[in-house]
Amino acid sequence: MQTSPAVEVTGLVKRYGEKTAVDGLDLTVERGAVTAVLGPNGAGKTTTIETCEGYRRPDAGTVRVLGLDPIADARELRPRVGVMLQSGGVYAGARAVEMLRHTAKLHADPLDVDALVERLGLGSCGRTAYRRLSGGQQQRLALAMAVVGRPELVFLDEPTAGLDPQARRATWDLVRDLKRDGVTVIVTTHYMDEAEELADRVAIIDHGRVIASGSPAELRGSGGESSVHFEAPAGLDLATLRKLLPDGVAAVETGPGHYRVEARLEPEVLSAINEWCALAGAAPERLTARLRSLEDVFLDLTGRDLRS
Ligand SMILES: Nc1ncnc2c1ncn2[C@@H]1O[C@H](COP(=O)(O)OP(=O)(O)OP(=O)(O)O)[C@@H](O)[C@H]1O
Repeated sequence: MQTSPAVEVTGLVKRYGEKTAVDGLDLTVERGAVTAVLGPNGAGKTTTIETCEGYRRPDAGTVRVLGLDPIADARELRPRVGVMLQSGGVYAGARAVEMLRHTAKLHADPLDVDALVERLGLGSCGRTAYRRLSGGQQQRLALAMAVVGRPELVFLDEPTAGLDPQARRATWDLVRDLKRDGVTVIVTTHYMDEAEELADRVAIIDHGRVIASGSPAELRGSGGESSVHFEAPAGLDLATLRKLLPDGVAAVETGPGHYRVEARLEPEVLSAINEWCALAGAAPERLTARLRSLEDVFLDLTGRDLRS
């Protein structure tokens, strides 16, 4: 049993009426690692995670969590899996720290509640009702509830959305400690820096399927591939720039007047950019060389259009 993956999803399909939210998704999450699930709004991340948590029944496909079925084996899984929902999933009238103490008592070997309260900055919220906590406090409490039972596997759905930088760092530290203790962590996030910081593995979901997966370094491409970014008048002719650049070097306008050339900043690249801008009577501004980031990979794979 211990050798089965933490999560194994095969051919998962989930529909809401006419809408297919998850469309034949395959995902394997190994034990003991932090896996970040990334994807644009509406890609199907939350639906996938909630199916793994046993909150949603698949329309097709199979889901195994710690080798078990999240719905049929829910009773066995509950003490072994920690869940932090986007919506909190906490009774609104309950007092914050009392609720955490109560949850801790339901587990055989819980974390020290006072230490957890201290480290997540929840000390001032002791007797405050959940609904009166700030959004960030509610989130930190939900995180504490997810981990207090020392689970083997933790699902965190956008754990740092809207948090201030201090709380964000505290959350990251906690995730690192969980990993150090051998806990498997699956985290959805819209923050690419968070994925870069925390994740051993990344799965990018779009239109209900995993479209890329690997370590952040694998996804960025080997060899520290870099790109050159600069600003110039909007709408210049990219075909001309591509002719001036060394063969096969791609160039795109990432936003009006913002250009990216997929190459290292070498003399022939710089002179091509200068010559191209000069043809338009301009000079490149704010020109910088950047290592390709996970965000570049994400945008290349999922496109730059806003999702409805
Ligand atoms: N309960 C529901 N009823 C109907 N449609 C739903 C429901 N939940 C999600 N959807 C739809 O299913 C699709 C996938 O939603 P899901 O919440 O899984 O995406 P997500 O990747 O988590 O998005 P976000 O990043 O915005 O949280 C979306 O089009 C969404 O509108």
